[in-house]
Amino acid sequence: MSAVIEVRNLHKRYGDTVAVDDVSLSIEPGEIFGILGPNGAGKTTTVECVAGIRVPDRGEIEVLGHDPLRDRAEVTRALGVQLQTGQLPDQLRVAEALELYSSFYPDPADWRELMESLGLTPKAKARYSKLSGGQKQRLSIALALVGNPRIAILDELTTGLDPQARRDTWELIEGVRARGVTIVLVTHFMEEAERLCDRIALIDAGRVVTVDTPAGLTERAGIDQRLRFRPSRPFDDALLTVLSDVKRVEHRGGFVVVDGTANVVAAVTAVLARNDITAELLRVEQASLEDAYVSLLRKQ
Ligand SMILES: Nc1ncnc2c1ncn2[C@@H]1O[C@H](COP(=O)(O)OP(=O)(O)OP(=O)(O)O)[C@@H](O)[C@H]1O
Repeated sequence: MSAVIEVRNLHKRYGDTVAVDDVSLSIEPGEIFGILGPNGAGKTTTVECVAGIRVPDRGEIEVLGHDPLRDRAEVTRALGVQLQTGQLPDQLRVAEALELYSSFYPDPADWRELMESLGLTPKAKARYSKLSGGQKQRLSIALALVGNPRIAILDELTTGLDPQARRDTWELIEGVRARGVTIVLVTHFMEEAERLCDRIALIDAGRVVTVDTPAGLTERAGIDQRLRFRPSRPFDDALLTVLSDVKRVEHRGGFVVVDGTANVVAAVTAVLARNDITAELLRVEQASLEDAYVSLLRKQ
């Protein structure tokens, strides 16, 4: 099936700042597509261009075959957007906001149900200005979904939410995906990306570093295994860094952390044994998406 969002060679600058410096993305129907990258990488600018909120300097964008600027009505109908800067009038109450937004769409979701699933029912009558940061965040998620969109763009979905609310929101998003909605998720939380995303675009300095599945990114980073232990005596890192199976050696609070290939455990323990060093509290870990993220950006 063809892509629901197609971005080709997108460029956007603000004055002297190049925010997006040639981004191309192809997002498939029904997937949760993550956008990860450091602060200022151009993630929000990219999704704002997709939503038709920003005007690109160059490049092409198609949302379900429509141009977000030229075909505003079609794109607005298909797209639910939760953006970082989403602000509502202070006096507006939670239920009023949801009812109002739902009236903008031909086939809206049940806003009361949405309010309930985001834990906002006790705050139905509260004014926007009186909500906590996390409650405002939940309302912005509800508003992004109230139009029953075919595509939802969620920028920093769970920033500011407590751990329970974060998990509840993930479940809600999985339910939305199960209905066939395509989701674009800008996030800084690796656990969130790992759990929710089918594919992830890693963006740095306005460019796409790579696009892959979470497992694929970990593989690309080439960190197959991580080994952590407390050495029985100090030793020179060179003992390990010369090994072809070792990619990196770090010291963390009395522990040595070694990243390497699938064979790293055998290689390291053999060298330590030859040098009469005992690896105390030895633990072998799989590399996480966070490790892959750091490693891939470092390679850049
Ligand atoms: N309205 C604006 N005016 C001027 N510069 C801007 C504006 N919006 C963003 N920028 C700059 O463009 C660059 C990209 O910003 P953007 O918000 O797209 O990054 P981001 O990847 O979403 O960052 P973060 O993770 O911090 O939210 C940054 O250097 C930012 O300072």
